[in-house]
Amino acid sequence: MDEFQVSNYEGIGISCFILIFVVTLVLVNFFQTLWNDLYLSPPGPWGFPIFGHLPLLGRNPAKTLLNISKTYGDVFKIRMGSWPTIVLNSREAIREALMDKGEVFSDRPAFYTGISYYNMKRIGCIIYQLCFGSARNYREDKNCLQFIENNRVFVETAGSGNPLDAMPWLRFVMPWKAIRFQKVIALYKTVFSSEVNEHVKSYDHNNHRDITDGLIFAAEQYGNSPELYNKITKEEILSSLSDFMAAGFETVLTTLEWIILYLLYHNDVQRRVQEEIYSVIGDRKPKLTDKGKLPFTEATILEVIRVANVVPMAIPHSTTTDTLLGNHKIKKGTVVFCNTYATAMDPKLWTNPEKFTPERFLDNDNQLNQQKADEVLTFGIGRRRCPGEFLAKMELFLFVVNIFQRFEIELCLEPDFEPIFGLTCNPVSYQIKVSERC
Ligand code: HEM
Repeated sequence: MDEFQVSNYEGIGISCFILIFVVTLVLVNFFQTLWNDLYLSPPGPWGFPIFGHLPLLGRNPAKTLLNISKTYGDVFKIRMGSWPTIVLNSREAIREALMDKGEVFSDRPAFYTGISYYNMKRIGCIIYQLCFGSARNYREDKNCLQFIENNRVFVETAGSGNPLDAMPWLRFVMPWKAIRFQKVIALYKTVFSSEVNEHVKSYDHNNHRDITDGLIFAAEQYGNSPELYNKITKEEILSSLSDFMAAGFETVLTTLEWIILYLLYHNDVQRRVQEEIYSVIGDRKPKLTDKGKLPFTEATILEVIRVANVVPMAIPHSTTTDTLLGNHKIKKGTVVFCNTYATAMDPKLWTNPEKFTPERFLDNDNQLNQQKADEVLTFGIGRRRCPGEFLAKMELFLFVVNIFQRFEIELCLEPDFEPIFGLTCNPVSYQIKVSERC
C-alpha cells in the first residue's frame, strides 16, 4: 500500500466517522423530541385538524374538560384552533402554575378580540361611577346609558366565545364577525375617550374623584413627557378602564342572578338569610360594616360563588418561556386554561361538591371560616387574581341584603340549573313573583 492510498483510507474513515456522528446526533435529537412530546409534554386526547378540540367541547366546556381530566390527569393538552393549550384541573396544578411559577404563567394570549372571556342597569351604573365619578346622575347620563347598551351588544356579539380568537385566519372567511366586533370596540372607545378627555381637563391633584383620576395620577408619577402622556398613557388609561368595565359588569350581574335563583329554590336558606338580616339590622338601611355581622348571608353568597362559578375557566393565561409544570414540559406561548370549575367540584376539597350547602363555610361557632373561603378559586389566584374581588363581594352583599330585606320573592316555575356557557356562565332565564314585605 502506498502512502497516497493510506491517507485516502484515513480520509474516508474520518468522513464516515463525521457522518455517523452527525446521523447519531440527529437521531438522538429526534428521539429526544419524540420522547419529550410523547412522555414529557402533557398527554391529551386526539383532536381534529384545523379546529383542534373546539368541536369536542360541547355546551359546557368546563364540565367536558373535567371529564377529560379523568382519563388524562390533572394537566393535559388540547388545541384550540391554532393555539396549543394546556388545561389545569386541580388546585395543586393551578397553584403551582399561578403561584409558584406565576412569573412564567401570567401572560395573556394575544387573542384577536383581546377581551374574549369576559342586564340590569344598576350594576353598570355602579361600575361606571367608580371609573368616571359619582357627581352626575348616571341613570340619565348619555355616556353611561351608551356604555350599558354597548355592553348588551358586546355580550350578544361575543356570545359563547369568539371563534376568531381560536382561529384568527377566520377573519378573512367571516369578515362580518370581525367588523361587528370592531364596531362595538370603537363605540366603547368613543364613550371612554370623551370621559378621559374631560377628566384630563378638570384633573385636580388634591381631589381624586374616581379610578380615572387615579390612573391619571399614576401616569404622572411615571414622569411621562406631556407628549407621551397624551399618546401612550391615554391609550393605557383607556385600556385599563375597558378591562375594568368589561370584567366588572357582567360577572357581578350574573352572580347576582344565580344568588337569587339559588335562594328562591332553597327556601329554607332564604328564610335563614332573612332572619339573620332582621335580627342584626332590622329595618334600617344596610351598611358595608354589617358584612362581618351576617356570617350566614356571607356564607350563602360564597357558596353561590363556588357552585355557580360564573367564569369557570378564568381568563386564559399564556407562558412567557419554555418551562416545566410537574414533570410536564410546557412550551413558550402555550395557552393555559385554569379549570376552576374542576376545583369547585373536587370531592377532595368539598363534601358533596354538587350540593348547595352554605354551612360548609361556617366554623363550629357559626362564624365565617376564612380558611375554607380562601379555597374558592372563582376569582383566580396569583398575580392575575381578580382585582375586583373585594368590590364584587361588597356589591353582592349590599344587593342581597337590600333585596331580601325588602321583598318576598317566589319562583313561578321549576328552574333549570344547567348553565348557559357564554362570556359568563348564565342561568336559564326564570320568572319570579315579587311582593314588598309589610
Ligand atoms: C363575581 C364577580 C367577579 C368574578 C367571579 C370575577 C372573576 C375574575 C377572574 C376569574 C379573573 C381572571 C383571573 C385570572 O386570569 O387568573 C378576573 C380578572 C379580572 N377582573 Fe374580575 N371578577 C369579578 C368581578 C370583577 C369586578 C367587579 C371588577 C372591577 C370592577 C373586575 C375586574 C377584573 C379585571 C380588571 C381583571 C383582569 C386582571 C388581569 O388581567 O390582571 N372583576 N376576574
